[in-house]
Amino acid sequence: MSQIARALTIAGSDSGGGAGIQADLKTFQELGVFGMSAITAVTVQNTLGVSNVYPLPPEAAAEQIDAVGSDLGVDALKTGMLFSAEIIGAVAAQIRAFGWNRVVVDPVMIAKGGASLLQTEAVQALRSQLLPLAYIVTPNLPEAEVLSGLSIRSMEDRREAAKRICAYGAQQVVIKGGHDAAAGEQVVDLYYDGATFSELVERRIPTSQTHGTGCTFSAALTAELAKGTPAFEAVRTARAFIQAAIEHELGLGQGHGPTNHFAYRRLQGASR
Ligand SMILES: Nc1ncnc2c1ncn2[C@@H]1O[C@H](COP(=O)(O)OP(=O)(O)O)[C@@H](O)[C@H]1O
Ligand SMILES: Cc1ncc(COP(=O)(O)O)c(N)n1
Repeated sequence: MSQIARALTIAGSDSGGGAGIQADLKTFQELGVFGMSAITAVTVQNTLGVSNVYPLPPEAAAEQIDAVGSDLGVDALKTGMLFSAEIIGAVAAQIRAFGWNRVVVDPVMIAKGGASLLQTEAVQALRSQLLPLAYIVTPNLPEAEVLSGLSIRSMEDRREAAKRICAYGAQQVVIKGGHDAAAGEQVVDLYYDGATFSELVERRIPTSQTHGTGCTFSAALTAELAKGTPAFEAVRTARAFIQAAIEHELGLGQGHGPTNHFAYRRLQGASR
């Protein structure tokens, strides 16, 4: 029997189930991958926002990663909310110790409602300790500005930001375009593999039900990498997964509702 692909998420818990660890595990499951988790922080959260954050001690993250890495094994992993420089240091040390290289870094900084999920003083640790370990890093536009130190107004700026982020050691980058209000009816994600740029253009879905889009996208990417899918093909599958999840919104909650993690697989099934 061939072994099932295994993916690990190192991230924060979202009690509302739309982002964080919960979104990641749902996405892994939908893509047929065995999901595991190391929780860095517990957020008290629903579609209206984050009302509290309880970070766990850095050793808790390190021990969870060690427990799964030394027993079950990990084919690919993603990082999401890491909260502090100390947690980033502990996570980076484990990734290095295990020698994992299919590493997706989603540099989560601020929740859609404005709550901070990464302390300001931790940005430098993210840049210097985690980017060099990243196979693919997936910032949204504000995160790309913080990581690159550039103000991004045009696609040319975005390309320059991608180059700078790779100069910090990330092998590939996807700068996501969800926050680009000027893009009109389209949403454009920019992929850079260290040499060549590709633009992934999709229809912008007019909705406020986008809680957890970034988490879901990076989890789908991680699931595909765990299966051994080549990087750009994995990015395209992740893009299709999140497009379906946004398009078939569930209408839950009173604020920024979660995306529909079931949609992609149901559509795949229907087209067979
Ligand atoms: N309204 C939308 N319609 C279609 N795709 C979207 C929309 N908003 C975000 N996306 C896609 O969802 C993914 C996450 O994007 P983004 O919202 O920029 O990141 P984050 O959730 O990290 O802030 C990207 O692939 C982006 O293109
Ligand atoms: C625990 C946790 N992690 C990440 C996010 C970011 O969510 P988004 O994917 O919408 O940027 C979140 N709101 N909560």
